Amino acid sequence: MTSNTGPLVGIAMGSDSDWSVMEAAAQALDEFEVPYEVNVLSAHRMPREMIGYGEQAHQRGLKAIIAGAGGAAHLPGMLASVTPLPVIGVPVPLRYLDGMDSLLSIVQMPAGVPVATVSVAGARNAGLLAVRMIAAFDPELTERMTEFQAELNTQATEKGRKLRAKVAGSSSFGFSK
Ligand SMILES: Nc1c(C(=O)O)ncn1[C@@H]1O[C@H](COP(=O)(O)O)[C@@H](O)[C@H]1O
Repeated sequence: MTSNTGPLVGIAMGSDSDWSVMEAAAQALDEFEVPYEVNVLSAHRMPREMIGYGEQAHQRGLKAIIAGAGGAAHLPGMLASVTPLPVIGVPVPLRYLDGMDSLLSIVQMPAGVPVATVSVAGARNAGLLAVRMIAAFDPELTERMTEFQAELNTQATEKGRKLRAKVAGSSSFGFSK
């Protein structure tokens, strides 16, 4: 999709225990052949390394950062504070509080330091959003995203057709039986 062979998206997470959620972001990027890198970077446990990563990310050619963390999820916001790149935050649900702690830690950023927060465990959408960000400057990738959206439409239309057939054997469109 691009002549740049280095990673365009950095996927960062507070711990390797977040990978089961975060790998959906990597899968989305794989589907669009967008090169990425994966790192464990904790604002709490390795703050100096995290700051260094954030400060240098754009100089290394990254175009966006996806950052996932659970609990007191400060990683996405702290990365956003030191990088000029767009940061997409993924609230990772832990054993307690159903991810509400992660969500609220990530989403309520002070003005001036944006983090585009996806839903709890919404790593796939984070990956797709990163693809769209890069596609904004890549017509070929834009075309692939358009095809992907058309396929979603086809799938949803087919779901409706099957449901109508199951409920009433009707082929009419809409809510009527
Ligand atoms: N929220 C953060 C940060 C941070 O925001 O800097 N660093 C680690 N963590 C989170 O701690 C949880 C438990 O981590 P462990 O499984 O390593 O104990 C993970 O969900 C991680 O994202």
